[in-house]
Amino acid sequence: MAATSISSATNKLTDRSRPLPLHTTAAGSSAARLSFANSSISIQKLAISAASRNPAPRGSAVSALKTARESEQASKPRNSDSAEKSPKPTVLVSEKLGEAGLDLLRSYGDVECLYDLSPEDLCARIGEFDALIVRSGTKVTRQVFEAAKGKLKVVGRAGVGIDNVDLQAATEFGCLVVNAPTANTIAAAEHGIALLAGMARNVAQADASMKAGQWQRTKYVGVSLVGKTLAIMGFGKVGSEVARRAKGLGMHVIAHDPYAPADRARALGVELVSFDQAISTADFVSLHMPLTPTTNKIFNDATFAKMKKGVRIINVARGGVIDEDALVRALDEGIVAQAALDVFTKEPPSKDSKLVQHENVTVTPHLGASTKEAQEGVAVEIAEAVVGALRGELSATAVNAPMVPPEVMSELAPYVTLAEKLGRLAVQLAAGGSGIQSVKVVYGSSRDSDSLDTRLIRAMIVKGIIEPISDAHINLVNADFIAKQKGLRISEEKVAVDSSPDSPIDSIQVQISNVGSKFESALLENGNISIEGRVKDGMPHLTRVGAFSVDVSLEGNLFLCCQVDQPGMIGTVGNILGESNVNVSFMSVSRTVKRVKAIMAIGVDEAPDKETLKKIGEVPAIEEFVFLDL
Ligand SMILES: NC(=O)C1=CN([C@@H]2O[C@H](COP(=O)(O)OP(=O)(O)OC[C@H]3O[C@@H](n4cnc5c(N)ncnc54)[C@H](O)[C@@H]3O)[C@@H](O)[C@H]2O)C=CC1
Ligand SMILES: O=C(O)C(=O)COP(=O)(O)O
Repeated sequence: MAATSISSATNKLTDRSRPLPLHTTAAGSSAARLSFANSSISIQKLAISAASRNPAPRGSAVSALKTARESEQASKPRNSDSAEKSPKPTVLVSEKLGEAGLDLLRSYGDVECLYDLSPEDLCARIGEFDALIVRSGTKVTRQVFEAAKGKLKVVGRAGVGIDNVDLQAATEFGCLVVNAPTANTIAAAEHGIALLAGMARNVAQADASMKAGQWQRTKYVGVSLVGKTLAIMGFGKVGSEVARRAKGLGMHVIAHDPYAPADRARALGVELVSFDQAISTADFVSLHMPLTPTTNKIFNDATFAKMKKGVRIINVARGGVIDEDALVRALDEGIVAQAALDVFTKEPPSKDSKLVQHENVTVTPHLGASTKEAQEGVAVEIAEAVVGALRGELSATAVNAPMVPPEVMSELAPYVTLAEKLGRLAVQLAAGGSGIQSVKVVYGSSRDSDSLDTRLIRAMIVKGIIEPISDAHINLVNADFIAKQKGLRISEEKVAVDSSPDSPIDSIQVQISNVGSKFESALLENGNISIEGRVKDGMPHLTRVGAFSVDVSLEGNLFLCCQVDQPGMIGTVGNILGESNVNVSFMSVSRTVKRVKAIMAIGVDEAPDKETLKKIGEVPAIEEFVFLDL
């Protein structure tokens, strides 16, 4: 199987479409790393919660992978001793959110609702909060993430569109972004239908005219919907619901969506067509695609020119998908007979906006999601997602992290620990740690590549390699980004082995190329540092160093010694450690040729002092040794 690289856009082994919020902060000092290494990791709680309960600035000693004990404590009532000691997570809600959602948030953290913050005020306050909840009115820019100084762990978008959140910046800062993608679908679809029908029958204009004392029955003759062709642009959740309702109104519905499955469209009696076919045959065009760099101003002079003269346009998606000046021109020229708009490039639009003031345009102030039902639903949906993320649970709605389904997650749990420890060991074996550019990970597995999801494992190897040599904070959100930023190329390879299909992975081998090693016995013939590990009885074990088989549980710290293979070596080293009160937890000896050279891997509970290390180094038969901090 070909090696794949995280520097490239796709990864054969690990390309999955949904996100998971493994969210951790880093240990910035060796002391912290030590305690981090000693903690046992609860996979269900791979988490931002430890960090959010004990917030600390970047570079400080915080391990955010929750221990099983911390997880237990988190679920205890708030008046328990442990909970009293930990500050509650802080949540800033910057736009109106339904009460049920606020209640849920308050049951978990300290919630502050500040609805009218200017961008400057948001930046000034954001450093106080672990989570930020927004709707479409708050721009969560790079400046916001910078101002948060690493404190902000999660941004919750109480709705669907995340075009107001700088996802790239969020990812770079290791901040998880979650949204509430389902609770306002029907509200948005109903608003689309309301605009469609209202526009066709001039409801808003006629209403305004009557209120101005007029009775203009001839002026407001409308057009019928039945039998007309409606083009749905973006056949996702809202688009499909609009289609379903429009079919009920007797319309002929077509749709354009490059990513929508044809069978979903067929099931609704909707034909999927090309962009040009959709816009050139439709009497009504309803927009339901997200605002992205691709869809930005996708409706412009050129596209309006291709439309049927007298077309009517509905937009409950995002204002930015339309070039608004071009729409005004198309309206003036009669290409577009009418438009009904809920969303605008700039919200609110300027009071003298030609588009808003146009007599053939009906407008609403971004009300698509604004029903009581949808707002309560969205509030609960986002509150659950944010609380879950702060607790370190899986989030099905993470937008900037790969989603690993819970069953995969629990299966990979022991390998997560192993992967990080292998990364930490490998980097400590490198002669020049910061010069590492190329890492190869070889997974021994009986599974085929498609059923082996390695993103989590890869992220942990990156964490293990990078954190000991930098002040970066690695989590699943930013692992690939930071690796790329640091010029670290990770290639992955799967080797088929004949092991139990019940275990996703038999072994993980981490190889580092072209750096030389502090412990030459860890080098393979090709000059790569190589270590391999396996999970045994749920515990991570180091099973190979270079060409030598070893078997040592990866707990505490580790000595690797290379010595002449002769009697008495175990006793000699064991005695030196014993004299210094260093407890040996594990020992394994391996050799390639009898009486020539052997490798001793010794697990120790305590870190030996310099004097002890010196004594070991002075044993004549010891050719080289290295002490590794797990
Ligand atoms: N006015 C309002 O209050 C509301 C507005 N919205 C907007 O509606 C949009 C759609 O919402 P959902 O249906 O829930 O999202 P969704 O993700 O279920 O659907 C979006 C669809 O657009 C498609 N798409 C992406 N690029 C496209 C392109 N270039 N051409 C055609 N289709 C493309 C996607 O494949 C997807 O099927 C959101 O992104 C949001 O901006 C959503 C809810 C309320
Ligand atoms: O969910 C969406 O994408 C919306 O546009 C709804 O926006 P809002 O939360 O009402 O500001």
